[in-house]
Amino acid sequence: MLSALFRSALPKYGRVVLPARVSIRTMSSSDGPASPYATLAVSRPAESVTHVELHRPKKLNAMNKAFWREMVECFNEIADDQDCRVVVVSGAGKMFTAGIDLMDMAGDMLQPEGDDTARISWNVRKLIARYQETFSVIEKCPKPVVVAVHGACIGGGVDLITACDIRLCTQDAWFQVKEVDIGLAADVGTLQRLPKVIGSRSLVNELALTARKMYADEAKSSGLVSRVFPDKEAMMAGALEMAGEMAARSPVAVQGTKLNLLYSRDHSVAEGLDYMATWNMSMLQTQDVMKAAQAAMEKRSPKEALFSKL
Ligand SMILES: CCC/C=C/C=C/C(=O)SCCNC(=O)CCNC(=O)[C@H](O)C(C)(C)COP(=O)(O)OP(=O)(O)OC[C@H]1O[C@@H](n2cnc3c(N)ncnc32)[C@H](O)[C@@H]1OP(=O)(O)O
Repeated sequence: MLSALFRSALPKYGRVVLPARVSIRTMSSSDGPASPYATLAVSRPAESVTHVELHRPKKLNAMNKAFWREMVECFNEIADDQDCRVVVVSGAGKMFTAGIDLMDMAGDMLQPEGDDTARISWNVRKLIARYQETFSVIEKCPKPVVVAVHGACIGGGVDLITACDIRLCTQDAWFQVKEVDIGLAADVGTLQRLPKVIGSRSLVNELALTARKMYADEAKSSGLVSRVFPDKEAMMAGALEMAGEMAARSPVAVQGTKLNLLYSRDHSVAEGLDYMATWNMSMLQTQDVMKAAQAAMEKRSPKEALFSKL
């Protein structure tokens, strides 16, 4: 399969392949405006919830050049969108994603530009940093991101999901850190984030060094996903319900929680506590605390309080 893909990719080296615009498929009828992206379908399935769907189903949502750019544009917009409090990411069609587009990306990877080794290396470094940003934007986005995986999640797909905050999958899902199979050390997040997600270093090493597939049950028992659903329909309903729970709560509290959890992941407990105190010295002054406390005193759900946009 791989060699066939590369063979068919070879004549295309150096040519920019522009993907066709896709029609938009949405989770519900409460859509926002038409998606400006060729590889992503963006919709608003519920109040304050944005759905980002990887949308190249005929190519199994393989990640072409447009995708790597559009994810950055899309998540930067979401980060600034006051009408969005939670994001759900999923894949259209047969599977979540077949990973990097081996045909569209081969030129960039195998024929880098530059007059000498230093310049070629410089350009490759810049290129890799740019591709890393495609998934780092998910982590940098202050809104929680729930990812819902069905079928295969290969290579770049694992880089993507490890940058998300909550991972769900269907019973038929499988995950593969495939990079060693195509001669690469994974370079856009898996090797950095997967060890923070899965407790067992040995398991991470095994998956990354052998490229073996991991199926849904093991993904759950290892902590890669927190819930497994019987099928995609049930998973999307579960993802939306979870998103609704977060979207109904104070965005000051929810976004502060995401950012501090991430900070603490990468720092000592003492540093995390210090950062938290500095964070909350201003955020505790929000009107949201009073509103939520009042709801609690009146034995109402925190979801019944109305919080301003952030
Ligand atoms: C600096 C950036 C760093 C990023 C690194 C990322 C690395 C990776 O992602 S490594 C992983 C790369 N992916 C693969 O190796 C998977 C390749 N695909 C497959 O093995 C099979 O397609 C798969 C098992 C996923 C599904 O097989 P199935 O028989 O169900 O479908 P196919 O007929 O093979 O595919 C349907 C059409 O999709 C095209 N396609 C599938 N995968 C890719 C891909 N990765 N890149 C480009 N195109 C892909 C396939 O060619 C078919 O297209 P068509 O012939 O036009 O119908």
